[in-house]
Amino acid sequence: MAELIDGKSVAEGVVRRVKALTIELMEKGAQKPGLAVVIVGEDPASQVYVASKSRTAKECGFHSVQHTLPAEMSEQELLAIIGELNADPGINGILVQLPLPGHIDAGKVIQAIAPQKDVDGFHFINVGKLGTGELETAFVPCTPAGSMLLIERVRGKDLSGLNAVVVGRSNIVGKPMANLLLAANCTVTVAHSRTKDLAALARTADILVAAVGRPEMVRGDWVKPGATVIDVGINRIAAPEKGEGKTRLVGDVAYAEAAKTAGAITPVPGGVGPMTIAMLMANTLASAYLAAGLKRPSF
Ligand SMILES: NC(=O)C1=CN([C@@H]2O[C@H](COP(=O)(O)OP(=O)(O)OC[C@H]3O[C@@H](n4cnc5c(N)ncnc54)[C@H](OP(=O)(O)O)[C@@H]3O)[C@@H](O)[C@H]2O)C=CC1
Ligand SMILES: Nc1nc(=O)c2c([nH]1)NC[C@@H]1CN(c3ccc(C(=O)N[C@@H](CCC(=O)O)C(=O)O)cc3)C=[N+]21
Repeated sequence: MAELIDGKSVAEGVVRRVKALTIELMEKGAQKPGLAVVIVGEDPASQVYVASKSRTAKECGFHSVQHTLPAEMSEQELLAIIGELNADPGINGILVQLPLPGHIDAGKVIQAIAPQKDVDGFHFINVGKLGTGELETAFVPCTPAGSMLLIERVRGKDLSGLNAVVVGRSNIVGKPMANLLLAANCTVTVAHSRTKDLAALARTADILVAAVGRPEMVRGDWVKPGATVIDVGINRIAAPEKGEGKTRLVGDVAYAEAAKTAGAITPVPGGVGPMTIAMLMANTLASAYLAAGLKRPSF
């Protein structure tokens, strides 16, 4: 039976460390780290995530600002707010919750965030730094960064000789995840919707990361015995057993089957999700340390 990788408790440990380092930073005379979270529209899932980001920021002792904007907000108005946050010395991190309403060009909005405040790590500058291994000053996207921390807990920091398969190639998860695994000396294969015989490929993986968005697509017989399985997927499915119209969260991996073969596996919920929130705090803290001319803390 696989070891359960308890993302929730690892995330709590990261938040505790952020809290302590925030106090240390202020004792050095620097200002309180500031995080601004911007949400446009009323998407319910986004509201849940934004609420937990703002709540955790306060728990870390940050100056936490939330801009809750109407869906009809124009692209120009949003860009103006980002400009103000870029210029605000009290703000070290800016996150604009995705997805944005269709009439707003998300790419343009993301690139308008000052790279040194881009705690999502989506700006070209930060993507380029990650791609070229300039990790000292890069902001790494929170979900891959959090997933790497969980992998390190199981396998250590040097993954030399291990085969990694990342299923999914999105800009916010799959591609940065592959870059981080490569930087840790894995042999990395990135799979996607055009990949032939995905199951056979998945079975070669010592480290298997699923970031697809298809509930329980990865079956138990796709998992190499002893593999480390990181399930990034968050899918809400019908849960009739809980009553009429009820739903529950499942990942991209069929957990019960996969846990029989895997060496270690993350649950959904309680795995990668909480790590995403925790790493957002770590990125904001890093930004505040860099702004104070100090070396960023490691996690
Ligand atoms: N826990 C967390 O903090 C986070 C979780 N997520 C979750 O992770 C999942 C992925 O999100 P995101 O990265 O934004 O995904 P995207 O929807 O942007 O991309 C999905 C990827 O999966 C690939 N894919 C789709 N179908 C298949 C298939 N049948 N076989 C193989 N590959 C396939 C796509 O291939 P192609 O490129 O060819 O289209 C694409 O690369 C979602 O469930 C999302 O909710 C996302 C962000 C944070
Ligand atoms: N600019 C931007 N940055 C993001 O990082 C970003 C985003 N937009 N848009 C959406 C995705 C998704 N995301 C999650 C954050 C926390 C959980 C999380 O805490 N999940 C809990 C469950 C929470 C629940 O109960 O729904 C868990 O998996 O245990 C999940 C997903 C960040 N995202």
